[in-house]
Amino acid sequence: MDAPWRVLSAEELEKQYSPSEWVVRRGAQEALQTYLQMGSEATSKARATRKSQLDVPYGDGEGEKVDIYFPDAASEALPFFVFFHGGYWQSGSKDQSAFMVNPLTAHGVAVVIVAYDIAPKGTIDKMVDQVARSIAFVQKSFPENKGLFLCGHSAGAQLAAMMLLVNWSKHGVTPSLKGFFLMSGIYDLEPLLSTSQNAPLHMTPEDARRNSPQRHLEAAPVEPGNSACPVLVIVGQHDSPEFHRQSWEFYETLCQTGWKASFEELPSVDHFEIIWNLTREEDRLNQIILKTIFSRAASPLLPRKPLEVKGQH
Ligand SMILES: Nc1ccccc1C(=O)C[C@H](N)C(=O)O
Repeated sequence: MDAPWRVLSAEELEKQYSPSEWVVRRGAQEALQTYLQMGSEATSKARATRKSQLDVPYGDGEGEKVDIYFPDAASEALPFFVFFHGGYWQSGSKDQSAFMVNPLTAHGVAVVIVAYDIAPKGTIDKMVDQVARSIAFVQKSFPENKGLFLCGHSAGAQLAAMMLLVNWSKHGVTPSLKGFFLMSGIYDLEPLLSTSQNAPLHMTPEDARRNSPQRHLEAAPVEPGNSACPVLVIVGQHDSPEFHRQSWEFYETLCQTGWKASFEELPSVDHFEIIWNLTREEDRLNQIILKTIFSRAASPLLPRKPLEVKGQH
């Protein structure tokens, strides 16, 4: 079946992939502005009130840094929530993205906010590699952890989802991945190729395909031991129809390929409210995250075996 987005006009496609055009409680510019302000305020608060290690390098690159925030009780045997910010791989930073730090650290979860080289400095391939290295770094730095839970918003959800496909052997460590929270993400990048979002990214069709987790899950079905690792695909009620379609199709493919996936449409929220609501402890998504992290059912993601190539000449 031909992908439904192919019948959309260029103008409609541009709109479908402009999240700020779909907000309902404020104007587009005001939504983007509020997003930055809420993120900056949450980060200032986290840095002022939580134990932290800031700008810790996970690689040699200038932009390869994480901020790590800890709960009050000193321990390394903590669950780690590792967050990748959104901004269409061309905006945003870790310094404006500590939305969930105070609520999660209050409940005994360490939170890592990851910086990666956004475009035009970085390509999507580079960002995917940086994200994988940041996760390997967290695992090596905190080998006693009680599981790494990856979360990404918008473009960050694509980066997190790509981690379902990583062969960790080249990173010298197998991270104890125990859950994925994919918020308002994009899992097939092809529709973006002809939109203005691609201007700083310079993605070719091959780049888009290589970095579309939706295109690769079927060829890399879940390892039997990983079928208990929860993958939550979350979308806001007021995300655009294309964002809903992307989330739903990714969820369906996860189910078909053996992942323990669930799908959650958060009522009443748009693409930006979904993430800034995480600053509130009583937020529904925070409750879902905490329940998943502390559920005894959460089991570790086991190493992916290299694909066996049999009978090929
Ligand atoms: N700043 C963001 C942060 C998170 C997610 C998206 C954005 C965007 O800017 C999207 C796009 N430029 C829009 O105007 O909707």
